[in-house]
Amino acid sequence: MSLKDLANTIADRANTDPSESWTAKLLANPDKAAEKFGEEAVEAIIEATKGDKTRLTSEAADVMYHLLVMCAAHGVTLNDIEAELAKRTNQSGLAEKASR
Ligand SMILES: N=c1c2ncn([C@@H]3O[C@H](COP(=O)(O)OP(=O)(O)OP(=O)(O)O)[C@@H](O)[C@H]3O)c2ncn1[C@@H]1O[C@H](COP(=O)(O)O)[C@@H](O)[C@H]1O
Repeated sequence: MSLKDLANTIADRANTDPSESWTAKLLANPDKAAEKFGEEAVEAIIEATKGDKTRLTSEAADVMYHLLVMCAAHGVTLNDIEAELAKRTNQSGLAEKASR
């Protein structure tokens, strides 16, 4: 599934009963969405340090899903994130850090 399709599914769940959807449950509780994102990020870090590619892939998917849900809970869309990334296209990370 593409991130675009996932983001669209997440947006659709805003109109779903929280008892029928994990996404709807998190969208109704932005602090819980943030907490879950943090948990999944830590789980991904642990798998990265262990060097297990399969487990890291699974945790990375959890992280991306929960990041999009957390952002959606605050009205930030995948389009917003892509626009921010686009602004950075012509600037290297090292050059940006040096300019601060
Ligand atoms: N990609 C996901 C996705 N990734 C993870 N999760 C759920 O996130 C929850 C994570 O909670 P837990 O902490 O209990 O899970 P965990 O981290 O594996 O728990 P531990 O094993 O670490 O204790 C689980 O219920 C997972 O099923 C997801 N739930 C939904 N989606 C996508 O969202 C769509 C809509 O889902 P619903 O909103 O549930 O209809 C789905 O079709 C998927 O495309």
